[in-house]
Amino acid sequence: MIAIASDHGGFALKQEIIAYLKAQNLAFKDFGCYNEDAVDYPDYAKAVAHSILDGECEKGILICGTGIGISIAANKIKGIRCALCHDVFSAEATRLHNDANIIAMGGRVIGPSHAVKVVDTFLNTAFSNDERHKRRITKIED
Ligand SMILES: O=C(CO)[C@H](O)[C@H](O)COP(=O)(O)O
Repeated sequence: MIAIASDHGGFALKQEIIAYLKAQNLAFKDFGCYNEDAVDYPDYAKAVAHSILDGECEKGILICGTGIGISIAANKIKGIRCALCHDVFSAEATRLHNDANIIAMGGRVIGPSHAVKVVDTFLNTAFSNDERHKRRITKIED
């Protein structure tokens, strides 16, 4: 199960990503928001982070206007490695190197067709399981 959420600044892009998830027959849970009324992005970061920590979802997608605030908020929660990515290289690298469990993007930064490619790469790249990367992730956790 993939967790997805946005604030109002990311709502339109979230709808595009949801259309991609449906087209791929990927199971997802939308934690809101559900329209473009102004909301506070930390609330959505928290909901998606806890769905992962609780085991309900395996990976998450968070979208605000820039992707910055919502990634900062998610990374405050122990066990979350949220990567702000607006390019395919970073999305692949953060899975291989950081085992990121959430990707963040900015709906005011990236267009939908490119965003879908970034998300697709994030979802379809496995962690390398390399010892050097595991050692560094352990240091993050510590
Ligand atoms: O990008 C964001 C956080 O990093 C938010 O989406 C942005 O700050 C919302 O701004 P506003 O309330 O002016 O629409």
